[in-house]
Amino acid sequence: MSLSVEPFEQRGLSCVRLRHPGGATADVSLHGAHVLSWKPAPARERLYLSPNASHAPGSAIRGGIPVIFPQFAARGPLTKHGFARLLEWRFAGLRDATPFGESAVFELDDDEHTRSLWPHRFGARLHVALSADALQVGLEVINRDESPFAFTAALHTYLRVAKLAAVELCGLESTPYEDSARRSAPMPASGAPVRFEGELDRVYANAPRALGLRDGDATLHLDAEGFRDTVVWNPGATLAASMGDLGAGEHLRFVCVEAGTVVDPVTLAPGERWLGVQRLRE
Ligand SMILES: O=P(O)(O)OC[C@H]1O[C@H](O)[C@H](O)[C@@H](O)[C@@H]1O
Repeated sequence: MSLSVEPFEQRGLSCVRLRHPGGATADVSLHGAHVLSWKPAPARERLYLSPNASHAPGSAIRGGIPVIFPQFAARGPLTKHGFARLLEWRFAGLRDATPFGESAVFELDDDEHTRSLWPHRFGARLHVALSADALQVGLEVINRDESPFAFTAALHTYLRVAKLAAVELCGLESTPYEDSARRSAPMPASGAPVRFEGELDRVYANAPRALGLRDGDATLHLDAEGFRDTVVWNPGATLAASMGDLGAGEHLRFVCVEAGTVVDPVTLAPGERWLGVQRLRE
């Protein structure tokens, strides 16, 4: 095993810090199995965490990598983005037998509370693997019920940017999208990298897996497996200023590039498993 794990507390949240011998770290809160920080090198934070994020029990943390399950946004009867990001997960330790090799594993199983919201028996596992220059996060869902169930899910990744006006997301040039900021209007492929010039909220169905986020001279490489869709979000100035857990000007510091299965739900038969992975690499 090359990773080490240290428990710590951050603003009342129980967290674990994964440390790679090369110096990279990733911090994960048990609240939501939420990755709060990824630093490929000690002074290089790649995720955005709002300074105004709520850390209260039962609320969602603004920033990092929220785990969205079993419902994306308002695409169903549950609370927006489902309950996984609002609940306490268990840290099951480091494991070597997962699809990634060595990773930290976090677990959420159905209980009376989840069944009162969503009447299914399930296991959800978040696998977090760290190498010298990459972070891999995998969401695994297991159907423990006697009948099939369907869900939508995403890793709602907030990527820190240095200069929003210079940011371009490459790889989605040829993919049509739904414009969620304009009542889900269907839009043709734009033919150009995505630029962030105001509120932007798009769902790219069956999107290419490999994307590049250019921020001035630096490029972050993203890719995904299992997740079919990509969601791209930035609230823009007006919406950011109106959000209590964000605030004026905070939209300039991140873009969300989310690996999701949001358009067509995944259906799992009893005993079946599904895995969706997002990889971020410098
Ligand atoms: O405010 P939240 O519930 O965390 O949602 C934040 C955002 O998530 C996704 O990116 C959706 O596409 C947006 O419509 C939503 O506003």
